Amino acid sequence: MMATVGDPMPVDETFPHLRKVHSSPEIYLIKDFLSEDECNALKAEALNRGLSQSPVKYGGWTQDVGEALRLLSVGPAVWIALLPELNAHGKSTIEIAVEVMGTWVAATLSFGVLLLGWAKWRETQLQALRTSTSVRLDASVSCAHKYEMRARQLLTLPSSETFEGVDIIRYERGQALKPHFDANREARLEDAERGGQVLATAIVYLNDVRSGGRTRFGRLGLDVQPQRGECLLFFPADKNGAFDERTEHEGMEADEEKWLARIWVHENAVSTRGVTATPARLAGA
Ligand SMILES: O=C(O)CCC(=O)C(=O)O
Ligand SMILES: [Fe+2]
Repeated sequence: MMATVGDPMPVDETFPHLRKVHSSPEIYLIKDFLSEDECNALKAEALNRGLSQSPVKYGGWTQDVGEALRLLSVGPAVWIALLPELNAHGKSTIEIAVEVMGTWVAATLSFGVLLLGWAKWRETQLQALRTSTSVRLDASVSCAHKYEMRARQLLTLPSSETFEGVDIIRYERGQALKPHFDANREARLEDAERGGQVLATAIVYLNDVRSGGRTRFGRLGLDVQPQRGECLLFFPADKNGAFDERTEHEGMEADEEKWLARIWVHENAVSTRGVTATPARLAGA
């Protein structure tokens, strides 16, 4: 059952060119959020640093571990229940206990190995769903700093400590990002080092794209055609971190080159801010 999703984090309703394009969940477009020069500077900086395959990570593994542990914990309970029966077959309780523990430890280890293999396999599968290249810019880069400052004003935030760095993403013809969620149901546990849940996503398109490459919110029937300098703002979770599955979205296959600059805003300060590129969590994609 879907948890109740409340209000998103606040937005400055008076921000110039702010336009609400969807209510419940709220989605905004802000024209001319960055100037042509600012867009070009971000692109140039990304090219200068070099882009590499956009990373992905399998989100939701803690649910798998939880389920595995639940199953494994049933093992000894069953054996204990069978003790009187086994005793009747002439084995001492000690002998049975040693046998049971041996089997259980072996089963646990094999399960652990299987689980790791499963998570790795999921990641390989997910990589095929995201074929763009990207690079993270930290706020010491002046064009990234300007973008962060404007995002702070838009979201009425006193500092940028809850922002991951600015990710510049480039799609070449034929590249895409399949339907996914930017939030993670298990964010508190799995994403603790990156500030927990993603409460807001800001995307600024760095070039005009005439055909293909739209950002699509499939469950909402909303498509956004990239326009240089325009910002798309949406809320993958509510202000308390409750996952909002209505915000599932995708980057449609590009017919021509598409560039964007993305900021993920978290519920807490990001300790790895600007240091490492955080892979997208693509569970449930
Ligand atoms: O490419 C797009 O239009 C969307 C990008 C996106 O959803 C992401 O980077 O998480
Ligand atoms: Fe996304």
